Amino acid sequence: MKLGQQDTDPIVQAKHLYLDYAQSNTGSDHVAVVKDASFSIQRGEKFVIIGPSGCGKTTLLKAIGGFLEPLQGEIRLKGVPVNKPGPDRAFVFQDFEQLFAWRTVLDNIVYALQVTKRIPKQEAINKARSYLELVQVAPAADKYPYQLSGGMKQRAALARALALEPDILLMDEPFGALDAITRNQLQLELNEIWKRTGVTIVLVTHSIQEAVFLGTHVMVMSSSPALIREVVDTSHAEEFGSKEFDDISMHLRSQLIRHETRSEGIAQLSAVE
Ligand SMILES: Nc1ncnc2c1ncn2[C@@H]1O[C@H](COP(=O)(O)OP(=O)(O)OP(=O)(O)O)[C@@H](O)[C@H]1O
Repeated sequence: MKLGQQDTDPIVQAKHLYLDYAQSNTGSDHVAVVKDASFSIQRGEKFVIIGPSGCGKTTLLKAIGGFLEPLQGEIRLKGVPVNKPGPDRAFVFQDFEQLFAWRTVLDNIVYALQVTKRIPKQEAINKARSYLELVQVAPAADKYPYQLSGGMKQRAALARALALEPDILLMDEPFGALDAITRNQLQLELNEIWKRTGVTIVLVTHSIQEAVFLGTHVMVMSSSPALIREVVDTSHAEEFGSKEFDDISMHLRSQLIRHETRSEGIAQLSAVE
């Protein structure tokens, strides 16, 4: 923690953030993606980002991860400007092929620990095994990724990310490619893991239900170039089917529809359940 930084200070703070990509194949040099975004994330939150397809959710996650330099504004992590990736942030993606195919599940985690944390091999093995237990994939420790189901691959990727004991877990539609039953199971388990570890989670999803179920806060973005519409406190709406859950889900849906019908049209909403 930076000198002077308090536990109560936001772990992530974005101020007047503009994100873009250089475009070599169009008339203009840059394509604006995120515009004037200011928000903060407290330690231990599950901060969920929703918005229409292509609005810039992944881009924002990449910027928090330090993979994309802001055009203007800044992101601070524990009070320090983010300008490169670091072991304090770990990613889990939607893609099932995140693990090294030529290493076993255990070796994937041990390797990540040795490279990023430089800890002795036996210590890395012990740590890897404890996180495989936590995400309930320990029996697959000696298997190769091609021998696993999609759900097991996501569990293994989650175990690898958690084993790094990051300050923030950045999750980009981590359950988006799973069948409904496995997805629900992993949502429940992620909540349990979060309660046990207290890790701060920043998660992108297309699903309003998933956002309300998992999030303590949900940030709604508009279409590209994305503006932040609202950050909603969803911490009291964990239970599927409760009045709070339904009210917040309806509110989020109406926020997305209201703004998208005004600008880009309803077509993009097909991406938001
Ligand atoms: N490397 C890149 N170079 C140029 N443009 C990019 C690049 N990556 C993304 N974009 C553009 O930036 C915009 C935002 O993309 P991004 O992937 O952040 O959106 P998203 O909200 O995560 O989308 P989805 O919900 O469909 O996953 C899109 O218009 C996309 O085409």
